Amino acid sequence: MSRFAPEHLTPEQIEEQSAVYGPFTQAVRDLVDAAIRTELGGDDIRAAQAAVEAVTARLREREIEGALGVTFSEDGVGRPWGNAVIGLRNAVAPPLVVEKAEDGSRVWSQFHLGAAYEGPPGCVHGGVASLVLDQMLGQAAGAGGRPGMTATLQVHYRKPTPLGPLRAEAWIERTEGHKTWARGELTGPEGLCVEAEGLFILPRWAREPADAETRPGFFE
Ligand SMILES: CCCCCCCCCCCCCC(=O)SCCNC(=O)CCNC(=O)[C@H](O)C(C)(C)COP(=O)(O)OP(=O)(O)OC[C@H]1O[C@@H](n2cnc3c(N)ncnc32)[C@H](O)[C@@H]1OP(=O)(O)O
Repeated sequence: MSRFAPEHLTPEQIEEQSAVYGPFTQAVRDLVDAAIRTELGGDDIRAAQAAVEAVTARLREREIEGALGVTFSEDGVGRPWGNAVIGLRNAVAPPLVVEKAEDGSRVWSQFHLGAAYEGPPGCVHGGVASLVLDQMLGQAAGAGGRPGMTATLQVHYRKPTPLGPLRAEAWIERTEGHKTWARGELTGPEGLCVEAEGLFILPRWAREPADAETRPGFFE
Protein backbone atom coordinates (compact mmCIF):
# COMPACT_ATOMS: atom_id res chain seq x y z
CA MET A 1 0.00 0.00 0.00
CA SER A 2 1.19 3.53 -0.80
CA ARG A 3 2.00 5.68 2.18
CA PHE A 4 0.44 8.73 0.51
CA ALA A 5 -2.44 7.28 -1.46
CA PRO A 6 -5.50 8.70 -3.17
CA GLU A 7 -8.71 7.00 -2.10
CA HIS A 8 -11.99 7.38 -3.90
CA LEU A 9 -14.34 7.65 -0.98
CA THR A 10 -17.29 10.02 -0.83
CA PRO A 11 -17.59 12.35 2.19
CA GLU A 12 -20.48 10.13 3.37
CA GLN A 13 -18.31 7.01 3.22
CA ILE A 14 -15.54 8.77 5.13
CA GLU A 15 -18.06 9.90 7.73
CA GLU A 16 -19.37 6.34 7.99
CA GLN A 17 -15.87 4.92 8.52
CA SER A 18 -15.06 7.57 11.06
CA ALA A 19 -18.27 6.77 12.96
CA VAL A 20 -17.26 3.10 13.11
CA TYR A 21 -13.51 3.31 13.77
CA GLY A 22 -13.49 6.42 16.00
CA PRO A 23 -15.54 4.93 18.86
CA PHE A 24 -13.85 1.53 18.43
CA THR A 25 -10.39 3.09 18.82
CA GLN A 26 -11.59 5.05 21.83
CA ALA A 27 -12.72 1.76 23.40
CA VAL A 28 -9.19 0.37 22.87
CA ARG A 29 -7.72 3.49 24.54
CA ASP A 30 -10.04 2.91 27.49
CA LEU A 31 -8.84 -0.68 27.60
CA VAL A 32 -5.21 0.47 27.82
CA ASP A 33 -6.09 2.88 30.62
CA ALA A 34 -8.07 0.20 32.48
CA ALA A 35 -5.23 -2.33 32.01
CA ILE A 36 -2.82 0.07 33.70
CA ARG A 37 -5.12 1.05 36.56
CA THR A 38 -7.11 -2.08 37.39
CA GLU A 39 -6.67 -3.60 40.83
CA LEU A 40 -8.05 -6.96 39.77
CA GLY A 41 -5.50 -9.77 39.69
CA GLY A 42 -4.98 -13.52 39.27
CA ASP A 43 -7.81 -15.35 37.48
CA ASP A 44 -9.62 -12.11 36.59
CA ILE A 45 -6.61 -10.87 34.68
CA ARG A 46 -6.01 -14.27 33.04
CA ALA A 47 -9.67 -14.28 31.88
CA ALA A 48 -9.35 -10.69 30.61
CA GLN A 49 -6.19 -11.66 28.73
CA ALA A 50 -8.00 -14.55 27.00
CA ALA A 51 -10.87 -12.22 26.02
CA VAL A 52 -8.47 -9.61 24.62
CA GLU A 53 -6.52 -12.27 22.71
CA ALA A 54 -9.78 -13.55 21.18
CA VAL A 55 -10.69 -10.04 19.97
CA THR A 56 -7.19 -9.55 18.54
CA ALA A 57 -7.40 -12.85 16.66
CA ARG A 58 -10.78 -11.84 15.22
CA LEU A 59 -9.44 -8.45 14.04
CA ARG A 60 -6.44 -10.11 12.40
CA GLU A 61 -8.72 -12.27 10.22
CA ARG A 62 -8.68 -9.35 7.76
CA GLU A 63 -5.90 -6.79 7.97
CA ILE A 64 -3.65 -4.75 5.70
CA GLU A 65 0.09 -5.26 5.44
CA GLY A 66 2.14 -2.65 7.25
CA ALA A 67 0.97 0.73 8.45
CA LEU A 68 -2.05 2.80 7.39
CA GLY A 69 -0.16 5.63 5.68
CA VAL A 70 -2.06 8.76 4.69
CA THR A 71 -4.97 8.51 2.29
CA PHE A 72 -6.32 11.48 0.35
CA SER A 73 -9.86 11.96 -0.86
CA GLU A 74 -10.61 13.72 -4.14
CA ASP A 75 -10.82 17.17 -2.50
CA GLY A 76 -7.18 16.67 -1.41
CA VAL A 77 -8.00 16.33 2.29
CA GLY A 78 -5.64 13.85 3.95
CA ARG A 79 -6.64 11.24 6.49
CA PRO A 80 -3.64 10.44 8.69
CA TRP A 81 -5.68 7.91 10.67
CA GLY A 82 -2.65 5.88 11.73
CA ASN A 83 -0.67 8.89 13.03
CA ALA A 84 0.76 8.39 16.53
CA VAL A 85 -0.51 11.78 17.76
CA ILE A 86 -3.65 12.61 15.81
CA GLY A 87 -4.65 9.24 14.30
CA LEU A 88 -8.36 8.50 14.57
CA ARG A 89 -7.59 4.78 14.25
CA ASN A 90 -4.50 4.77 16.45
CA ALA A 91 -5.24 3.89 20.07
CA VAL A 92 -1.71 4.99 20.99
CA ALA A 93 -2.61 8.55 19.90
CA PRO A 94 -4.28 10.64 22.67
CA PRO A 95 -5.64 11.72 20.02
CA LEU A 96 -5.12 15.42 19.49
CA VAL A 97 -7.77 17.29 17.54
CA VAL A 98 -5.83 20.17 16.01
CA GLU A 99 -7.55 23.45 15.24
CA LYS A 100 -6.06 26.12 13.04
CA ALA A 101 -6.51 29.86 12.64
CA GLU A 102 -8.35 30.85 9.47
CA ASP A 103 -5.28 32.62 8.13
CA GLY A 104 -3.13 29.55 8.88
CA SER A 105 -0.93 31.50 11.28
CA ARG A 106 -1.35 29.19 14.33
CA VAL A 107 -2.54 25.78 15.35
CA TRP A 108 -3.66 24.66 18.78
CA SER A 109 -5.19 21.72 20.57
CA GLN A 110 -6.75 21.02 23.95
CA PHE A 111 -6.40 17.42 24.97
CA HIS A 112 -6.02 15.04 27.86
CA LEU A 113 -3.07 12.77 28.67
CA GLY A 114 -3.80 10.00 31.16
CA ALA A 115 -1.95 7.12 32.79
CA ALA A 116 -0.69 5.68 29.49
CA TYR A 117 1.60 8.69 29.01
CA GLU A 118 3.30 8.74 32.41
CA GLY A 119 7.01 9.36 32.84
CA PRO A 120 7.90 10.85 36.24
CA PRO A 121 5.15 9.91 38.74
CA GLY A 122 1.95 11.78 37.86
CA CYS A 123 3.68 13.60 35.01
CA VAL A 124 3.87 13.34 31.24
CA HIS A 125 6.87 11.43 29.85
CA GLY A 126 9.35 13.85 28.27
CA GLY A 127 9.37 11.84 25.06
CA VAL A 128 5.60 12.13 24.84
CA ALA A 129 5.76 15.92 25.31
CA SER A 130 8.33 16.00 22.55
CA LEU A 131 6.16 13.77 20.33
CA VAL A 132 3.17 16.07 20.79
CA LEU A 133 5.20 19.20 20.07
CA ASP A 134 6.88 17.65 17.01
CA GLN A 135 3.46 16.98 15.56
CA MET A 136 2.12 20.43 16.49
CA LEU A 137 5.11 22.25 15.00
CA GLY A 138 4.75 20.12 11.86
CA GLN A 139 1.07 20.98 11.70
CA ALA A 140 1.88 24.68 12.11
CA ALA A 141 4.25 24.45 9.16
CA GLY A 142 1.58 22.66 7.11
CA ALA A 143 -1.16 25.13 8.14
CA GLY A 144 1.05 27.95 6.90
CA GLY A 145 1.32 26.22 3.52
CA ARG A 146 4.86 24.97 4.24
CA PRO A 147 4.63 21.20 4.87
CA GLY A 148 7.85 19.48 5.76
CA MET A 149 9.60 16.73 7.65
CA THR A 150 11.27 17.46 10.97
CA ALA A 151 14.99 18.07 10.42
CA THR A 152 15.73 19.30 13.95
CA LEU A 153 13.71 19.60 17.13
CA GLN A 154 14.95 21.32 20.27
CA VAL A 155 12.87 20.85 23.40
CA HIS A 156 13.07 22.89 26.62
CA TYR A 157 11.41 21.34 29.63
CA ARG A 158 10.57 24.30 31.85
CA LYS A 159 8.67 22.43 34.55
CA PRO A 160 7.10 18.97 34.92
CA THR A 161 3.96 18.53 32.81
CA PRO A 162 1.13 17.13 34.92
CA LEU A 163 -1.02 14.34 33.48
CA GLY A 164 -4.54 15.60 32.80
CA PRO A 165 -5.88 18.46 30.70
CA LEU A 166 -3.27 20.20 28.52
CA ARG A 167 -3.02 22.71 25.69
CA ALA A 168 -0.49 22.84 22.86
CA GLU A 169 0.00 25.68 20.43
CA ALA A 170 2.45 26.23 17.56
CA TRP A 171 3.26 28.76 14.87
CA ILE A 172 5.76 29.51 12.13
CA GLU A 173 8.67 31.65 13.25
CA ARG A 174 10.43 32.21 9.91
CA THR A 175 10.99 30.67 6.50
CA GLU A 176 13.81 30.46 4.00
CA GLY A 177 13.49 28.53 0.74
CA HIS A 178 12.35 24.99 1.58
CA LYS A 179 13.05 25.48 5.27
CA THR A 180 10.51 26.48 7.89
CA TRP A 181 11.32 27.20 11.53
CA ALA A 182 8.41 26.67 13.88
CA ARG A 183 7.94 27.16 17.63
CA GLY A 184 5.42 25.84 20.06
CA GLU A 185 4.53 25.30 23.68
CA LEU A 186 2.76 22.87 25.91
CA THR A 187 0.88 24.30 28.89
CA GLY A 188 -0.85 22.72 31.86
CA PRO A 189 -3.39 24.17 34.31
CA GLU A 190 -0.54 26.04 36.01
CA GLY A 191 1.10 27.46 32.94
CA LEU A 192 3.99 26.81 30.57
CA CYS A 193 5.66 23.39 30.89
CA VAL A 194 7.55 22.73 27.64
CA GLU A 195 8.74 24.85 24.72
CA ALA A 196 10.09 23.61 21.41
CA GLU A 197 11.56 24.93 18.22
CA GLY A 198 12.14 22.95 15.10
CA LEU A 199 13.27 23.09 11.52
CA PHE A 200 10.94 21.55 8.95
CA ILE A 201 12.15 20.86 5.44
CA LEU A 202 10.16 19.96 2.36
CA PRO A 203 12.16 16.91 1.24
CA ARG A 204 13.73 16.71 -2.17
CA TRP A 205 11.38 13.90 -3.25
CA ALA A 206 8.43 16.25 -2.65
CA ARG A 207 10.14 19.26 -4.25
CA GLU A 208 10.99 17.29 -7.36
CA PRO A 209 7.97 15.09 -8.17
CA ALA A 210 9.93 13.11 -10.77
CA ASP A 211 12.02 11.70 -7.94
CA ALA A 212 8.91 10.61 -6.10
CA GLU A 213 8.38 7.70 -8.47
CA THR A 214 11.77 6.24 -7.67
CA ARG A 215 11.84 6.88 -3.94
CA PRO A 216 10.90 3.58 -2.29
CA GLY A 217 8.92 3.80 0.88
CA PHE A 218 6.84 6.80 0.07
CA PHE A 219 5.29 6.10 -3.33
CA GLU A 220 5.68 2.37 -3.72
C1 LIG B 1 4.71 16.80 1.57
C2 LIG B 1 5.86 16.35 2.34
C3 LIG B 1 5.81 16.42 3.80
C4 LIG B 1 4.94 15.50 4.50
C5 LIG B 1 4.96 15.64 5.98
C6 LIG B 1 3.61 15.66 6.57
C7 LIG B 1 3.75 15.54 8.05
C8 LIG B 1 2.71 16.34 8.81
C9 LIG B 1 3.12 16.63 10.21
C10 LIG B 1 4.07 15.67 10.72
C11 LIG B 1 4.64 16.09 12.00
C12 LIG B 1 5.58 15.06 12.49
C13 LIG B 1 6.89 15.22 11.84
C14 LIG B 1 7.68 13.96 11.82
O1 LIG B 1 7.60 13.10 12.64
S1 LIG B 1 8.72 13.81 10.49
C15 LIG B 1 9.68 12.37 10.92
C16 LIG B 1 10.99 12.72 11.50
N1 LIG B 1 11.84 13.31 10.51
C17 LIG B 1 12.45 12.57 9.59
O2 LIG B 1 12.37 11.37 9.54
C18 LIG B 1 13.25 13.34 8.58
C19 LIG B 1 14.37 12.50 8.00
N2 LIG B 1 15.20 13.34 7.14
C20 LIG B 1 14.80 13.64 5.88
O3 LIG B 1 13.79 13.15 5.40
C21 LIG B 1 15.63 14.64 5.13
O4 LIG B 1 16.96 14.55 5.53
C22 LIG B 1 15.12 16.09 5.31
C23 LIG B 1 13.62 16.19 4.96
C24 LIG B 1 15.31 16.60 6.74
C25 LIG B 1 15.93 17.00 4.39
O5 LIG B 1 15.49 16.75 3.10
P1 LIG B 1 16.47 16.57 1.90
O6 LIG B 1 17.50 15.59 2.32
O7 LIG B 1 15.67 16.21 0.72
O8 LIG B 1 17.03 18.01 1.80
P2 LIG B 1 18.35 18.45 1.08
O9 LIG B 1 19.48 17.50 1.29
O10 LIG B 1 17.99 18.82 -0.31
O11 LIG B 1 18.71 19.75 1.93
C26 LIG B 1 17.89 20.89 1.86
C27 LIG B 1 18.45 21.88 2.83
O12 LIG B 1 18.15 21.46 4.17
C28 LIG B 1 19.37 21.33 4.92
N3 LIG B 1 19.23 20.22 5.85
C29 LIG B 1 18.92 18.96 5.54
N4 LIG B 1 18.82 18.22 6.66
C30 LIG B 1 19.08 19.04 7.69
C31 LIG B 1 19.13 18.86 9.07
N5 LIG B 1 18.88 17.68 9.64
N6 LIG B 1 19.40 19.92 9.84
C32 LIG B 1 19.63 21.13 9.29
N7 LIG B 1 19.59 21.37 7.97
C33 LIG B 1 19.33 20.33 7.18
C34 LIG B 1 20.45 21.10 3.89
O13 LIG B 1 21.72 21.47 4.40
C35 LIG B 1 19.97 22.01 2.80
O14 LIG B 1 20.28 23.34 3.17
P3 LIG B 1 20.75 24.39 2.05
O15 LIG B 1 22.04 23.84 1.53
O16 LIG B 1 19.68 24.42 1.01
O17 LIG B 1 20.90 25.68 2.81
